Amino acid sequence: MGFLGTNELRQILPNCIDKFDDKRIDNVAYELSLGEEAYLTDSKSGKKEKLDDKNTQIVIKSGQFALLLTDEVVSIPDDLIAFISIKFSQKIKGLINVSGFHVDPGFKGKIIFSVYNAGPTNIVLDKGNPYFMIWFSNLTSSSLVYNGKHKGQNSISGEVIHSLNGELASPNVLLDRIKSNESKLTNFSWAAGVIMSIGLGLSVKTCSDNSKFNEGYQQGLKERKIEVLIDSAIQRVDIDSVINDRIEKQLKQKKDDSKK
Ligand SMILES: Nc1ccn([C@H]2C[C@H](O)[C@@H](COP(=O)(O)OP(=O)(O)OP(=O)(O)O)O2)c(=O)n1
Repeated sequence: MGFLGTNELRQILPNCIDKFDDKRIDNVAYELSLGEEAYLTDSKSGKKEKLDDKNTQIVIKSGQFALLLTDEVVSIPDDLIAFISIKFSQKIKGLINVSGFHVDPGFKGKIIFSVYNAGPTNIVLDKGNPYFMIWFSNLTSSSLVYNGKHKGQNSISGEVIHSLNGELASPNVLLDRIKSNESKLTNFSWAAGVIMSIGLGLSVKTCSDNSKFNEGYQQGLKERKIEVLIDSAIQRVDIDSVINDRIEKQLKQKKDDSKK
C-alpha cells in the first residue's frame, strides 16, 4: 500500500473527479471545493443553504457545526482507497473535520464534510473555493467495493440534517446564556436592593412611631396619676367643717355688726 504521487494522480484523476482541473493537484493531494449546499446548525429556518451565483457565501459562527457538500463528484476505483481532510488555511482558523476520514473503494458521489468551528471568530467560506483535500492510496490486495447508503449521494439528506438538530451546547451559546443570566442577576440585585431599602425605611419609621406612641402613653399615664392623687386629696378634706367654719364666721360677723 502506498499513496499515489503527482504523476499517478494526473493519470487517474480525470476519470475519478468529474470536474477535474490539473491546477487543483497539490503535490500528492487533490483539492476539492465547496459546492451548492451547506447546512449550518444555527440556521433560523432549519433548512440547508443553497449556494449559487447570487448566494455565494456561508458563515460558520464560532462554536457551530456545519455540513458542507463538495462541488465535485468523486469516483474511487475499486483498487484504491482515499483519505480526506480540510486544508491548513482553514484549520488554522479553528475549522475541524468531524466526519470520517476515508472514502471506500468503489464509492461514487459528492463528499459531505461535517465541520466544527472551534476557533474564536466566524469562518466565511465561498462557493467554488478549494477548502478540502483528498489523497489516494492503492491497496495491497483486492477488496469489497462500497455499496452502502452514501453511494451516489448528490446532496445533504434530511436524515443527516436531522441528526444535527437539537439544542447545541456550543461554548458561544453557553457564553450568551451566562451573559444573559448575569444581566438578569444584576437586574434582580437592583430590584432586591430597592425593595430592601424601602423595607428598611418603613421599619425605621414604624419603630420611631412606636417609640413616640410609647412616650405619649407614658406621659398620659403620669398625668392621670397626678389627677387621681389630686382627686383623692380633695376627697380627704372635710367639706362640712369648712362650710360650718364659714357659717360661724359670718354669724360672728353679724353679731359684731349688730353690737355696733
Ligand atoms: N466525510 C465523509 C466521509 C465519508 N463519506 C462517504 C464515503 C464513504 O465511503 C462512505 C461510507 O463511510 P462510512 O462507512 O464511514 O460511513 P457510514 O457508516 O455512515 O456509512 P455506511 O453505513 O454505508 O458504512 O461515506 C462522505 O460522504 N463524507
